[in-house]
Amino acid sequence: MLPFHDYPDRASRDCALAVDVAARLAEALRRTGQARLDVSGGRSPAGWLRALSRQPLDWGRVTVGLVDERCVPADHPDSNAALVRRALLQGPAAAAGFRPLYDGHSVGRSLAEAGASFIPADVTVLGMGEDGHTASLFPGAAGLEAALSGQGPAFTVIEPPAAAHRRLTQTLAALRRSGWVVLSLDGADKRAVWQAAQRGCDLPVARVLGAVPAAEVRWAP
Ligand SMILES: O=C(O)[C@H](O)[C@@H](O)[C@H](O)[C@H](O)COP(=O)(O)O
Repeated sequence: MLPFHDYPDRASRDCALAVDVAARLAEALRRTGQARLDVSGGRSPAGWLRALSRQPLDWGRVTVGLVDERCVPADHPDSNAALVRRALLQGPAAAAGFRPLYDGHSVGRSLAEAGASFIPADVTVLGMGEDGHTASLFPGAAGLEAALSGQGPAFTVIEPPAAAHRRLTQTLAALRRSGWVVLSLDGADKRAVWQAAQRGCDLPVARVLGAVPAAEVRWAP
């Protein structure tokens, strides 16, 4: 069973997550002089990303990447890159390097560039949908088994069966190379999905979290 941390509310979870992510990044900076953070998108991360942007770090030596991206223009409301720019890359954190996934024009070129420039993260923060997807590894998607094999390319293209937008996403081959993976979950429904995954329900979130060397879950109501 993975470590599961309950918080009384989202604000305290977001604050604790930001402090702990910053500490891990600072340790990577001490160890190697560089630090890499890969984050997920969606509706939930804005709070912890804003809390992280306020953390004291040598942001100029931190590179922020995306776990996945919707293939939409950078100014689209569903763009994960837009979320990161709006919520994280503000104030001192604006000095961080940022590597968007989608160039806004060509999925093929974006996929090739992402794969060629992939660097394993020191810290990866994942979310989960109520269908048990994480990153953009959606149940029932074409190519999912290959993306969850743990072998092959670091990124792939996924057409979600029941969610908007074609996606570029890290595969398990990339996610399993992260130094520390945190799954951040909100609400009773997602907690129940996670518990089902822990009881053996074959969901992408279970396949991923079960294969990464160091992972934990942070939950808030
Ligand atoms: O691009 C994305 O959508 C995310 O990377 C995805 O994996 C997200 O973490 C879950 O879908 C949860 O999203 P919410 O936070 O919106 O519930």
